[in-house]
Amino acid sequence: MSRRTIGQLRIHHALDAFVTHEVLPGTGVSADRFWMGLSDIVTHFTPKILNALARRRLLQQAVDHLLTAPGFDPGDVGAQIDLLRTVGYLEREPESVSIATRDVDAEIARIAGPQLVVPVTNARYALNAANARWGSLYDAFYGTDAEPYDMQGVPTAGYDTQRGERVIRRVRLLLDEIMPLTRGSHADVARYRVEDGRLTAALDDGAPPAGLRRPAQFAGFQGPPDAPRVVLLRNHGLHLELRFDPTSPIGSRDRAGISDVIAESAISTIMDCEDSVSAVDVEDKIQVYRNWLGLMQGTLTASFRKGGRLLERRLAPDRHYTAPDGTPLVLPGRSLMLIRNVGHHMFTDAIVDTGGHPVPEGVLDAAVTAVIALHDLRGTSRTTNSRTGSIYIVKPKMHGPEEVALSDALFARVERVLGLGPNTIKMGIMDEERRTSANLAACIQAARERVVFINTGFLDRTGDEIHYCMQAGPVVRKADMRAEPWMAAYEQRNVAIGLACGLKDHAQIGKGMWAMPDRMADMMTQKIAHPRAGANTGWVPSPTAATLHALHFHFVDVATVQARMENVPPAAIKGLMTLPLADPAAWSAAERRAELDNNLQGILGYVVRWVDMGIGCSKVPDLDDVGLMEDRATLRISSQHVANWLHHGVVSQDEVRASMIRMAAIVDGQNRDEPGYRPLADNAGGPAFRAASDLVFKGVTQPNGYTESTLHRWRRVAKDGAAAANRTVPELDRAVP
Ligand SMILES: CC(=O)SCCNC(=O)CCNC(=O)[C@H](O)C(C)(C)COP(=O)(O)OP(=O)(O)OC[C@H]1O[C@@H](n2cnc3c(N)ncnc32)[C@H](O)[C@@H]1OP(=O)(O)O
Ligand SMILES: O=CC(=O)O
Ligand SMILES: [Mg+2]
Repeated sequence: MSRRTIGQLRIHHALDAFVTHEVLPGTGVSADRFWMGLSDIVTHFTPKILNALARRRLLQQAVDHLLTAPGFDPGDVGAQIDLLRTVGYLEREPESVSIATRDVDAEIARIAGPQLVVPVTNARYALNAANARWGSLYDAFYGTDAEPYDMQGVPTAGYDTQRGERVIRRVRLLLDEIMPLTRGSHADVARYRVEDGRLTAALDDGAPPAGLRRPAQFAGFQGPPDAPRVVLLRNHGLHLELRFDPTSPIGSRDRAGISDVIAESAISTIMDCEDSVSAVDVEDKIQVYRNWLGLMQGTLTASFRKGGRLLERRLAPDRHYTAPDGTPLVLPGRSLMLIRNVGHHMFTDAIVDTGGHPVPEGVLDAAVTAVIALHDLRGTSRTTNSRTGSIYIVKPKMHGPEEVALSDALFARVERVLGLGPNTIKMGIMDEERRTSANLAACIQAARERVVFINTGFLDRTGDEIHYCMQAGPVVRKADMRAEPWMAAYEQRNVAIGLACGLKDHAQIGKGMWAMPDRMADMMTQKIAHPRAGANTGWVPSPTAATLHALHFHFVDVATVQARMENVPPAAIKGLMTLPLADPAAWSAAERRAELDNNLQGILGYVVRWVDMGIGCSKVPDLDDVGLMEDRATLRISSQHVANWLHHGVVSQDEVRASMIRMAAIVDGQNRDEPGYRPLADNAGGPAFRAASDLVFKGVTQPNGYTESTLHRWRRVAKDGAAAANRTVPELDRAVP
């Protein structure tokens, strides 16, 4: 593999060519400056990152030691807390923290609404996500179980008029709840018009037209005032469009001529380079960066066939209206984009140092994703992302304040190399490792001038919880984890600490992913808990979920909830530290088998697509045929769970093997129609099956229960052939001191 040496770096020629010829032109940063700067940064940060990883291991060793000490009582949370303070796992809480992040876009600071996440490697999905700022409420209800299906189930071909009418009525009644009229219902309006800067709604009753009960909810319109094409409404900072088209199939049947109701939906979107992608080598990394480049230059397109038609997708333009006072009004057509980099524990051989060691991948991500975002900041892009001149990087899997400080220092160095002002690069802190939630205020303090969100990534957090208490005993069943005391304390503390640190009106307090993309009715009833708990954003897996979740932010005024909660103290650390252990005698043999089957089916279903096909996020049907969003974080939970039960003899190695064989057959059946799929049952010695085996049989010794090194190793075997099996994977190449 040919490499160019620049400073202390030996850069793969493909990456060199991509950055030098595709990324840098137009940024004002020369190739020399970029690569020499990166060389300095890598040299400076590599030992620090290795030290941080070593510290993680030492702390886990201290924890393991405590949990296996004779006479250790898992219920004695006090003893645990004392030990954790002694070894520095629990740090002293700062007196008071007040964030000072500046130049934050309204989508983060002020507008409460859904946050969509998407694997950036998939251009078609990434464009869809960016454009998911606006979504059809009619489609969202019609196409999902949010509107209950009748006896026939999911509508197939053609338009089901009765279902359509139910959806239209439902949406109009929703409008009555959030944007009520002075009298009557939006379902009965015959004509909307704009008169003297006010919206009027004529009902077919001969009486003078109604208006909006809160006239300020009228935000603008398109078309002539007496026959608008679009009426724009606003509630809690979120917009809704009534679209009129009496010539369309829906509009022609509608008394008021409304053809659709469009909701402002994914206010922000995380373009993900991390847990939802499979990016194991230089080729994959370039694909990640190239799509981000296309998004930041406004040039990304994707062509694909759908419904027998060839479609081309590109970024949506901004939306233009006339405000009630007659002045022009422009609203963003796209979601505000953030980019999630990889964590500190990843290394990549896209660049090696002079000793031939892969460099920290998070350092490369920070430098490349930030320099790419310069196309947005310099105004040379066809579209605008940040209107305040900021770059938003989400940093996952940081363990405690030292690691947040490390990222803060890294971003500062990148800013200097790129000639950016201090704190141009903002930081989203994933609150998804135990040491971060236990020291959250100190973590926020460590990035107080750049933090733009704290988000409860409960999936990774659950994986870390299981790994933390691996030696203490068997953990509760996976589905019972949500009801454990640590989880309640974690969620409550995240909001309370966030508010105490001044995130209100400046940054996001976010809630985690809805991981059942097809269960929208359940999401509608459950995820409203997020804004009610004081979160101003919550993660969704798809544009449709964003459109539906947006309704929750219409129903709940998060600003009021947060104001009410501002003095609510965080739950005691004791709750957070309560281990999720169970007495295995309580489980029948059938329950143990069901738990094992469930975990292994999820693992195999996800891993086979990751390793054999390079797909980093999949909808994997569970044993009840409910499609679950699986990514590396859900894999971390399932694999750690099996490893924990194996370690404590709740299940035996033979039982695990037998379950894997049974589940492989089920997964093969589920993927029967997938082009290029290699059945696991015929290929138990193949890389996918072996990856799944390593994840569970070697899970106890995986640092923090992470799955990356196993997945990367076997994906490279699948890509490059058997020779790669004996090659160490980049991440493991580094000797941790
Ligand atoms: C713990 C964590 O870290 S969570 C964060 C990581 N997870 C994620 O990012 C989840 C993102 N979501 C996804 O990747 C997908 O929704 C999956 C894999 C769960 C399901 O994908 P599929 O099985 O293809 O979904 P499905 O067939 O129902 O829908 C596909 C359509 O929805 C769109 N879609 C689905 N998910 C997304 C998304 N996240 N963003 C944008 N569009 C999406 C696709 O573009 C496609 O529409 P199109 O045909 O017009 O292009
Ligand atoms: O990244 C999100 C999580 O839940 O983990
Ligand atoms: Mg995560």
